[in-house]
Amino acid sequence: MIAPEGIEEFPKEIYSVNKTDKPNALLIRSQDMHKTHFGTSVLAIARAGAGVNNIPLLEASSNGTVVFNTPGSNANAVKELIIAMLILATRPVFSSIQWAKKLNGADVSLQTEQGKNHFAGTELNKKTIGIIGLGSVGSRVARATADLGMRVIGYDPYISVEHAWRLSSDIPRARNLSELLQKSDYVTIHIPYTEDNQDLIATNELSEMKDGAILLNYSRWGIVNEQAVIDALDSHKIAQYITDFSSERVINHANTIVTPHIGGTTLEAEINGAIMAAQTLRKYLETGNIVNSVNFPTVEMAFDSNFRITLIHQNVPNMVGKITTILARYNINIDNMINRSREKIAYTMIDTDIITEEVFFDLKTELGNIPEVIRVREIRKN
Ligand SMILES: NC(=O)c1ccc[n+]([C@@H]2O[C@H](COP(=O)([O-])OP(=O)(O)OC[C@H]3O[C@@H](n4cnc5c(N)ncnc54)[C@H](O)[C@@H]3O)[C@@H](O)[C@H]2O)c1
Ligand SMILES: O=C(O)[C@H](O)COP(=O)(O)O
Repeated sequence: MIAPEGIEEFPKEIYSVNKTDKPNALLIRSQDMHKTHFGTSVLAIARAGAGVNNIPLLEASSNGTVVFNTPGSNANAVKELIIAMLILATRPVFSSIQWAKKLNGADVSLQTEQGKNHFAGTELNKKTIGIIGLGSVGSRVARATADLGMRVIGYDPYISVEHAWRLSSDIPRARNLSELLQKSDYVTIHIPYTEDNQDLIATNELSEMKDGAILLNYSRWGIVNEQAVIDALDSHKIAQYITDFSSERVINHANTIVTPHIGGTTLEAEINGAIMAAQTLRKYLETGNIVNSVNFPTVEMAFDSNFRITLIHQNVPNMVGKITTILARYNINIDNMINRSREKIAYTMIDTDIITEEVFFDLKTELGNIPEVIRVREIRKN
């Protein structure tokens, strides 16, 4: 469900929500879009949340559909749940409560005092936690676990400058995944699911972990190989697998704790994500500016003219030349222009004075006929 606060970001006088089968934009969470055909009417998809493995990004790019997510919007929620799961892994909270609930009689207090020795736990203080992925979630988990007195070691070969700045300089980085696995009593994974990250933790990696270590996966299902983790639990190589992603075998294993994908499910995170996704969508629909996209470059230009033309096209040489030649033929004076690319896709925005409907119709057809152009859009100011 999308938090209503996000939907309220779309004023009723300008937008109609859920009223057409040809929408201009989709606002989703982790619904699987791989089997849903989204037509060419869909200019953008905003995912309220972090993971975008539920969206076919290549298809979206070739369709000229910009996909956004809401980085960091639910990272605090995941961090807090990780702390809870670490404590559940070390202290017999569930079993002691269940035991205590069954007691009765006037001497309940005495019975609890006599029975408590069966429920001794261990402490997190001075244990080593290895954090794979030091982005929005991982960097917060690093700070919080260090505050609990844990020794923290991180591994993220692709860390962004922004996230690197947020990390305390006392947190050592592992040179490679093996080093992290070998040193850690707890390993927690905070990376996106991609083709490259599929089965990142499989038989070899599990064999490198300390005997009796605990593995947490609050990222995505396929990052940890299911058979390998079941084998590692059966042979007691690792002591527990704690995850947000269930399967029949994992859920029924004695040494797992499975939560039902609730890492980002807090009131606050749902509101943050919905508002951020809605604002990002509105920005794109109303100005063409792109921020927080996972398949397009960041492109921002102040909208000071009356009319903006946006073009999504292939990232090949001479596109700006081809576009401006056509504009010159229509005697259009360019006030401002920007062109940015990301992998195979490029985006150009051109600002000019007002263009009449008839002129723009012909111009759009000509621009659209450039073979490498995927989508042309006009945005009138206000
Ligand atoms: N359980 C939940 O409800 C929940 C909630 C939020 C996020 N998530 C999952 O957690 C993932 C991370 O979320 P985030 O907000 O921190 O994303 P993020 O993009 O801020 O951070 C991901 C980090 O992983 C790093 N990374 C990528 N591949 C790596 C690899 N092979 N080894 C080490 N580091 C690698 C990246 O460089 C980046 O710093 C999301 O993609 C999503 O799948 C789950
Ligand atoms: O990637 C995410 O942000 C989380 O997995 C949350 O997914 P959800 O929006 O379906 O709760």
